[in-house]
Amino acid sequence: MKQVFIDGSAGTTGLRIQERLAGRTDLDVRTLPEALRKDPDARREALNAADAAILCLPDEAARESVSLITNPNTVVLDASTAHRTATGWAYGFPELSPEFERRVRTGRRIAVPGCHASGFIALTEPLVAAGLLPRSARLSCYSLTGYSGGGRKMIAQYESSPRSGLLDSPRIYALGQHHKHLPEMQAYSGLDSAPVFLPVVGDFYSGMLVTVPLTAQDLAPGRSLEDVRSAYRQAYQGPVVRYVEQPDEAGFMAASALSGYDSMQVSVFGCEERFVLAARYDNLGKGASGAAIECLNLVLGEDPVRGLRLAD
Ligand SMILES: NC(=O)C1=CN([C@@H]2O[C@H](COP(=O)(O)OP(=O)(O)OC[C@H]3O[C@@H](n4cnc5c(N)ncnc54)[C@H](OP(=O)(O)O)[C@@H]3O)[C@@H](O)[C@H]2O)C=CC1
Ligand SMILES: CC(=O)N[C@@H](CCC(=O)OP(=O)(O)O)C(=O)O
Repeated sequence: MKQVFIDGSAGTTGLRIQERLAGRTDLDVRTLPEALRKDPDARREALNAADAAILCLPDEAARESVSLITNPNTVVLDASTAHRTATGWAYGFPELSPEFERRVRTGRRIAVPGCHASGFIALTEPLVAAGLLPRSARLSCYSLTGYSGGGRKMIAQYESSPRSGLLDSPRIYALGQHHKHLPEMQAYSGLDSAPVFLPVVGDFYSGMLVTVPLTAQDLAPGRSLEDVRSAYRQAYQGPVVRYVEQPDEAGFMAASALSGYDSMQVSVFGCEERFVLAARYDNLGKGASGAAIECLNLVLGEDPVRGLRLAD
């Protein structure tokens, strides 16, 4: 039986991973008790005893965990941003190409992609790879997220009572254009530059809707909206990431529609001249914990969707 240690098991991502792994008879899932969960010696021991360690920690603590590992057989799956563009780390988005999947399956260090970046990369990488979108394209990205995306602190802020009335309305952030996801957005989309990125946090627990607006002029010469649709149709056939023709709710799209699921829907709206690429999922599903479990399954040679909760 494979031993899996969740470092940061008391946090938002860690708890969701524990929930998904509960009942897995092929795994011995280990966590540390409250009194020891931040103790470096206890973490060192647990990390080195594990066949796979899932890090659900802030970036600095994730770096520390990696530095504590001396066992060459411990596979690390890091849900933080710390190693997403680091040399020697696989980027855990297997749907992007067979090569991405191979690197996860055979990797010892896997950076699990998260949140906003996953949607932007899912939308742009296949278009750049197919030559539909020039590498030089200058894009914008708008991304709606539930407040659990900000972890325990933001959850406490939104769920406290009394709370500021300003939390009732959606809030844009990362206004300085230095969001921590920009390096991976550029690196894995294949674009020469990062997008103008506008994340928006709203008063709902979880869910994510990442959109990239495009005009016909943004595409490579001779390419059309139908080419975009057929690239997605080919790239995303499920079971986790699926191209969906009309996922909207009578002209509206709710960012929370896939809350609680590990799937991602990719779609395109608009007309030949102006259109919008859209990726909808759960920031805690394909945006974090679901992605980590998919990678863990691949590393262990299991069915990649084992234990995931997928939408129809
Ligand atoms: N929430 C989301 O939607 C997503 C999160 N992620 C990433 O996953 C990681 C975890 O995020 P999330 O679960 O939301 O964050 P949380 O703040 O909810 O959880 C982090 C956990 O790590 C613990 N922790 C902090 N420092 C240490 C340490 N030195 N040793 C051991 N444990 C420590 C925290 O304990 P305490 O609270 O007591 O400090 C907390 O329990 C982050 O890097 C985040 O960016 C990625 C994608 C999406
Ligand atoms: C609402 C909110 O604050 N969201 C966080 C999401 C961060 C996160 O979890 O990102 P990683 O995938 O890189 O770890 C943010 O935008 O910074």
